[in-house]
Amino acid sequence: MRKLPRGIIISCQLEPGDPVQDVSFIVNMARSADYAGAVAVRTNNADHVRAVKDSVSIPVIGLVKDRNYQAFITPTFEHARDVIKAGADFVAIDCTRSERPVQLKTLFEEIRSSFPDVGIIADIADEADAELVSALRPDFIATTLCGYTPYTLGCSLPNIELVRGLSRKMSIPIIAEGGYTTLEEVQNAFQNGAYAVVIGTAITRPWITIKKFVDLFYKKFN
Ligand SMILES: CC(=O)N[C@H](C=O)[C@@H](O)[C@H](O)[C@H](O)COP(=O)(O)O
Repeated sequence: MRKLPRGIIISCQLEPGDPVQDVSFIVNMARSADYAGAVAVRTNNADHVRAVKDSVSIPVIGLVKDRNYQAFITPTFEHARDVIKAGADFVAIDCTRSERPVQLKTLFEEIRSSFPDVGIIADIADEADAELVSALRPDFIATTLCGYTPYTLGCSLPNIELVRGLSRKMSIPIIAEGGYTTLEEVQNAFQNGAYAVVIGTAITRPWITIKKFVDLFYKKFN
């Protein structure tokens, strides 16, 4: 298995439409993750991967989101190559049953033959996705896309049942990802077999956290 210790992974990504849009935010979040003892940082686009890689000592998981495709996380070899050349130690790939431009088998083979030292994280949405991709032996399977495919839309997050089912069935380590916001949920994921847990929005999109407090005020005291 490519090196990724057990623990907490922080996803630091800028989302279109968010009030924060500068790379220094991503870098400072990644530094904070490293300082606090997180085991890896997950970030998108080559320029952010490069900036984060230059600033932290922990592994970087790179991806590219391309909404031209239904399978939108690192859908082609070119996307993967860009983040790997920028310094990604792992690349996250959309391994759902959504429509894709290149067959998964081909994509895995291309990445493995060009970059044998780079780990592959299979982002899946349900157990059927995980079973299908397990034949390609990804280094990790992450529950990232549960709730984001037509066949998992509306599924409540975090999906700890999915983590539990996968951890029992699969010999590949499972990364719990998607919708983790409380210590209790993270603890629950580890207790149910997660190898690592990714936390993004709850930490790295502060306007969403702030809005919860603001909404409470307007709802109850105004
Ligand atoms: C679905 C999708 O595009 N997920 C992305 C994957 O890289 C990120 O936007 C998420 O922030 C990440 O998965 C962590 O999840 P959460 O932000 O819920 O803690």
